[in-house]
Amino acid sequence: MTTYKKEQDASIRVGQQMTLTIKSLGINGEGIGYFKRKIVFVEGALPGEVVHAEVTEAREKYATARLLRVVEKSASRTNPPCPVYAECGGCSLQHMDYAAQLASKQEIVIESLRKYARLNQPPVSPTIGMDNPWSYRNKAQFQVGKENGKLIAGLYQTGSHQLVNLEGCQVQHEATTKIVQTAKQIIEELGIPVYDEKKRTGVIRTIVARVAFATGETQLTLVTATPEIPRVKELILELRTKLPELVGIAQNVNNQKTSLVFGDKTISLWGKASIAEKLGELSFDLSARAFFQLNPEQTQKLYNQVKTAAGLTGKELVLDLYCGTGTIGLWLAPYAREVRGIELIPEAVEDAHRNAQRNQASNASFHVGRAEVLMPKWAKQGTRPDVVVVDPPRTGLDDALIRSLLDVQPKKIVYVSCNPSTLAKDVGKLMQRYELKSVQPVDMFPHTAHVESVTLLTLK
Ligand SMILES: C[S@@+](CC[C@H](N)C(=O)[O-])C[C@H]1O[C@@H](n2cnc3c(N)ncnc32)[C@H](O)[C@@H]1O
Repeated sequence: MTTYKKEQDASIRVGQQMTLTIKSLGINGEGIGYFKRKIVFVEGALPGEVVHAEVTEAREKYATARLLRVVEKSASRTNPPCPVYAECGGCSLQHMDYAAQLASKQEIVIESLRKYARLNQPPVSPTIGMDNPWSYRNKAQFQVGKENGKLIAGLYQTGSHQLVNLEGCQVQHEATTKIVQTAKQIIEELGIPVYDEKKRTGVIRTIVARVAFATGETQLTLVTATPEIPRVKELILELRTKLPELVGIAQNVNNQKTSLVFGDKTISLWGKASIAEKLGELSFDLSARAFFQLNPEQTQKLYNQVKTAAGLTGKELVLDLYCGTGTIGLWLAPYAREVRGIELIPEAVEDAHRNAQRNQASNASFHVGRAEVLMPKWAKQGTRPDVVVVDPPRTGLDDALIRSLLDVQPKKIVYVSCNPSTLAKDVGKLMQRYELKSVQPVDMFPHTAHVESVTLLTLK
């Protein structure tokens, strides 16, 4: 009894060193241990390890600690292949072997459902991974800056504005790396000024390279702070000579003080304004700013899981809520009577219309609006969907939408989630009328802590 009280009262202070046993992986990829009942997050520590760590932040409910030394090493610990892994904020799990990453992602989903949906044994399948979990990203979006007078391009360190120069990146498709490195070199050689965030001077802000996996077409977009680029003709000529694989070069102007990459205005500097991409049977034209899933191989697996969960016979009305550019709806359209998508961003809906036309999906329509407003409105007008697919942002479903789903009662809800915590909370609420049938995690971003999953709920 005395020991218990002592432990409850114990506080943790910044600078304190401690030895911890790591129990699991947190939602951001950190190891989770407990010190006198308080949860301690240790970046770089793996489940099963005993580590020595120093507290860097002490809050009422949790603490964070810096890994000082691994005392007992996990069998899953591996050498990260990336030379700047420790500094770069792109990946957070390269120190864990891939099979263990997949198992941990499944475990994170199970734990979330246990905690928030109060399910003892949630039906979560093993995570669907990649045979080759490298070179999977079709787009590189690298900020440009200066370091010791030299032009650098890369990603920011986690939680800071310190740019890490990336000469290569193992998760990027090689074509995007070549474009970024070559563009970087040409910009430097031509002396085109780099944008300085603090002084708000200079020109080049971001280099964006994208490759269409199905056709091999590539696109370069230079985001600039000014409408003019000095020596632009030489720039285009050099880019075309050194990167003959490019089908288009675009400029996007962003003169705002913002963390958003793109501004409103995009100009074609040379070649085609878009690249042709395919996903399964579907074709897409991707303009410089058009949204497209970053890992095409896993996207197909994800969408096939949605299709399997929806179990369509050709007679159903399917709602695709939070539809983005309509890709899930279009994936399902050949197997449904009708598909209707709802999306907040008008440009995405325009893309969805174009995508529907391009793929002759005459039974698919897309609508601008808030899912939690439009779905109840349609329900009042008599719309009765058979299957509702939801793919919300990390914040999960709006309460008004959950109420509407419980009221309209589609036979099936297929929930595509990128956040196991909000998924589990929403599932908990939907279980008033729905039964949780299956949860299938799909690894969309190997070596990062992201966990995507497809959940099937059926009406009780
Ligand atoms: C995870 S993305 C969905 C992507 C899409 N389903 C796909 O597979 O490409 C979430 C989308 O929800 C949209 N969104 C956010 N809040 C919304 C709301 N209240 N109603 C409708 N769409 C919303 C965002 O603009 C974003 O496009």
